[in-house]
Parts: sequence; C-alpha cells; structure tokens
Amino acid sequence: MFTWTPAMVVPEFYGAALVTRDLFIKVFGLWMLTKLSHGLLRVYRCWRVGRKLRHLPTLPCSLLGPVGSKCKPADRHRVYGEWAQKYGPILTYRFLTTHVVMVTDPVLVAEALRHRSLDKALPVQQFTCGIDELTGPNAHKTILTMSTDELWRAVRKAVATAFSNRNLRANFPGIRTAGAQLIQVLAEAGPSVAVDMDNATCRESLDVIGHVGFGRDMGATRSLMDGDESGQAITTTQAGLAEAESRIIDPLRRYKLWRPDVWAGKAATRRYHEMIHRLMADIRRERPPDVTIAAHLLDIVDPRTGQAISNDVLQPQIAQLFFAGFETTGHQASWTLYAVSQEAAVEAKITEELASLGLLATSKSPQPRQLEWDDLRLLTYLNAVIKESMRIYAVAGVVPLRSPIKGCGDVVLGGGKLVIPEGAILHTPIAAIQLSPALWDDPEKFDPGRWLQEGNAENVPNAELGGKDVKRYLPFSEGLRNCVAKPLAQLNLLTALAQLYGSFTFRLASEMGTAEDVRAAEQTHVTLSCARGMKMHAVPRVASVKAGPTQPLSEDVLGSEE
Ligand code: HEM
Repeated sequence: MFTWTPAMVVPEFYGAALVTRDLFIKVFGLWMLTKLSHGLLRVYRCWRVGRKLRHLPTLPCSLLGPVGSKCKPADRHRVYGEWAQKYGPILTYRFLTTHVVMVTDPVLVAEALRHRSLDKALPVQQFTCGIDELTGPNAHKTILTMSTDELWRAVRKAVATAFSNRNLRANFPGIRTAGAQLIQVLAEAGPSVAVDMDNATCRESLDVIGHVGFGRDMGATRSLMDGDESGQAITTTQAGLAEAESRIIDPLRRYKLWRPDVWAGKAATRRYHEMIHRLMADIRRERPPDVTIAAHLLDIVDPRTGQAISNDVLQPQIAQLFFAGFETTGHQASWTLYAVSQEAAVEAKITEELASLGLLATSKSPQPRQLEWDDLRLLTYLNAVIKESMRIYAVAGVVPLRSPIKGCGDVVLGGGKLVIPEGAILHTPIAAIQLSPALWDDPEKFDPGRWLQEGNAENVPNAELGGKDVKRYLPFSEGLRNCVAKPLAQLNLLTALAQLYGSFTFRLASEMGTAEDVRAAEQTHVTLSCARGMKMHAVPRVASVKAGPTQPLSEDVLGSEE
C-alpha cells in the first residue's frame, strides 16, 4: 500500500517556492532598475536644463521652490512679486527636478502667452493632477489642463460659443434671479448678523453656473436659508475642491494613507464625481435649452473618433466648469465688497451711479427698479471698481504655467533675450505683474479712477518697443488659453454687485480685525481668498428690502441628489 511521506512532496514544493522567489527578485530588480534609470535620466535632464539657465538670477532657496522657501505657500501671490522686485523680471527657481523660469517682463509675457510652442502640458504633473483627479474618476484631462490639441479646440469652441453675447443675454434673467436670491438671504439675516460674504458669493456663482451651464437650480444660495447643508451641491463641490487644492499644495498627500483627512478627501472626491455623473446622466436624458453650455457640450464631435463626445470626455469637462468658475467669481465678488467697504468715497460714487439709473433703494423709492440688460453698459463706475478689484486681488494670480511642447526644442523669446529650454516650465504670475511698481503708479492703492482716465489703462507704453503699448493687466490671462468664461464672469460680477449695492451697504464685521489683519489672512491655494472668510454686515438702505423676482432659477432642481 502507498504511504505518503513529507519527503516525497517537500522538494517539489521547495522547488516551486524557489522559482517563485527568483522570479520575484528578478521582477523587483527590474522594476528598481527602471525606476533608478528614470530617476538618473531625470537628474541628468535637470542638470542639462539647469546649465542652460545658469546665467539667470536664481533663488537661493530649496528644492521645492516657493513651497520650500521661507514663505508660507499660501503667500505665493505676494511672494512672487517680492522676488520680481529683488531679482528682476526674469529669474529661475527649482521644484524638485524641474526648473521654472519666472517672468514678469510684460513684453516677454505677452509674447509667451501667445507662443504656439508653449503649451499647457507640463513636464511634471504635480501641478495639474490634483485638478484632473477631481474632475473625473479616470483623471482625464479637461479643457483647463489639456494641451492645445484638436480635442481641446472642439471643447473650447463649444464652451466659447455658449458664452456668446446672445446666449448670455438669454441667460441674464436667471443670473439676475441668483442675485435676487442672495438679497433675500441677506434681508432675512438682518444687519446685526455677520454674514460670510465670501461663502455667500461663491454660492451665488455656483447657482449661476448651474443655470447658465445646465439649466439647473443648484440651490446653493437658497440653502443658506434652509440651513440643511448635507448632501447639497455646494457642500460636495466645496469639499471636492478643498481636496484638489490640498493635493496641489502637497503632491505626496495621496500616499499618506495613515491620515484620516486623506481618506476623507478621497471620499469627498468620489462624492463630487458621483454628483457630476448624475448631472451628466440628467442632461443626456433630457437635453437642456440651447442657450446652455451643456447643449453645446452635447453637440461636440470628438475629432479623434468622428463620433459624438463620450461620457469619459464629457464628465470631466462638466466637473471642470464648476471647479474653474464658482470660487474664482465668488472670491472676486467678496474681495470687491471688502475693498469698497474700506473706501467710503468709492461706495458713494457707486450709489450715485445706481441712483442716477433708478437702481438704488431710497426712502423715496424703497423698491429700486429691476436691473435690466441695457443698464449694464451704463454702470461705468461699478465696472471700473470691479476692474480695480481684479487688478489688486487677482484671484487666479499665481498662474499661468506653460512649457515648450515636447520634441519641439527650446523656445526663444524676445528675439533671443530669453530661452526657455525644453523640459523647463515658464511661469508668468499675474499678481506679480498687476502689482508691479515698475508698471503701475501706487500699485497697492485701490483706485478705480485709474480705469476712467483717457487711454486704456490695461496697457503701458514700453521703451523697448519704441513707446508701443504692452499689456500689464491680465486677470483672465491672455492668448489662446485665456479664460474662456471671461464674459460670464464679468456679467455675473456686474449683475450681482449692482443688485447688492442697490439694496445694501456692506460693513466689515469687527471679528475680521483691521485691514492689516485681512491682508495677513490673504491665502492662495488655487485661488486667492481670505483665510477668515469675509464676514460682513449687510445694512439695508431702506427699512424693508425687497428682493425682486426670486422664482426658482429653473424648474428642475438637481433633484437626483438624494
Ligand atoms: C473672476 C473670475 C475668473 C477669473 C479671474 C478667471 C481666470 C482665469 C485664468 C487666469 C485662466 C487661465 C489659466 C491658465 O492659463 O493656467 C482661466 C482659464 C479658464 N477658466 Fe477662468 N476665471 C474666472 C471665471 C471662470 C468661470 C466662471 C469659468 C467657467 C464657468 C471659468 C472657466 C475657465 C476655463 C474652462 C479655463 C481654461 C481655458 C483653456 O485653457 O482653454 N473661469 N481662468
């Protein structure tokens, strides 16, 4: 009879185990070798790029550029300006193995932002992967982060058409309703309550994007009154964006799995994906009106396939529009409210202008006339106030970043004055240009009057160009990749602020401290905001403020948000 003894099996077992171990060691070794050679190649490329830039002033700071220097990363919008003053309009710094060339010379900036060989695909993804991960589960590139290729052209054309004057005019009543809802919220809160106007204006902007973009009422402003925030579009969007910002600031964050906030951030990102997925399913099921961005997005033909745009491409574009639009416009509105609250003379001129158009609540006429589309072009002074706010508080002040297209070689600017080597990043921080004492008189002074003088204050004559004008004001960036939604942002700001100032005067709450305290609380993650929020008292101009029409923005609330 056959009897089993361990000796008969063990050698075979050991044999298999040894083969597996050898295989593992070989695969692991190969992986290590590949990583090592990649690393060495990176270091070599960094050294090569560094050699080409060594004649330029270099920051004596660490490997992490602004993140590693002595400044707080949140101060970047100010720090870049200080660097420009100290080291001049061209300087370099390093972020790990990537060299960055920071330029604030307006002639070079204008040329660079229009240069066809400088694009948005950066040699390192730290800067954009936080955004791509937020906009879709497969981290697809969006209109904001794509290189300037055929697909980008198709998406950009669709979105830009959606912001045509005709479409915005058709959407104007909805934009006005979002402002009216905000007035209703503030009227109900009363003057004694310090309202965080930054939060409030971000909500109003989210509602405007929901309406103009998708014919949906996101309910973000109204939910301030309801008080029921859980599961709301605004909470989901804010939490998702906060996580994306954290990943941009700390590229290693995703690996810190021992931290509960990292898991909470992953969950927030997932919830944002789900919200956008539901919205996409809604617009696929029922096409929104033709004047919405969604209708234009649905009509895109993917140039790579010749077919209608797929969900994989569509979802990130939708997500990105909320992401790019709600905080930028919201923060800009609250910085404007703040700046005006510090300048009584400026507010007096705003009210004078509104009164001359019958748009101001007064004791004689407590219900101001409803703002109309044709009024907008008459609001010259308020428009100058917004422009000045965008100059001093450039919410997107730490971008743009561009890089020479891979394989196209180094990019020469200014007729040889500056060469951007392939593999380096060009950084032209808007805030440093718009606050440069070399380009502006008294740049820190909030002076809307500079926009009312003869000539175009957006430009400055340049000696190198024989006195020809060069751009020094670019809050929406310039060139092919400027802000596609500039017309919507400008319309939203003008409409909301005209309505708000028509009914209220805004006083900074004492808990915000002094102007120095607010300045010390300025912070830039992706956009410029105030770390304390913007607590203000909205004091009604007349005893009973009426909000005007506050019908729902659209019949169809983002109701599938169970
Ligand atoms: C005050 C408000 C706003 C400011 C100051 C602003 C500023 C900017 C800037 C500076 C850029 C260029 C970024 C770069 O080159 O890296 C940009 C791009 C972009 N913005 Fe805005 N933005 C605002 C509002 C909005 C809104 C409301 C939306 C959408 C609803 C939006 C959507 C976009 C998109 C899609 C791009 C990428 C365009 C492209 O690369 O082709 N922005 N914005």
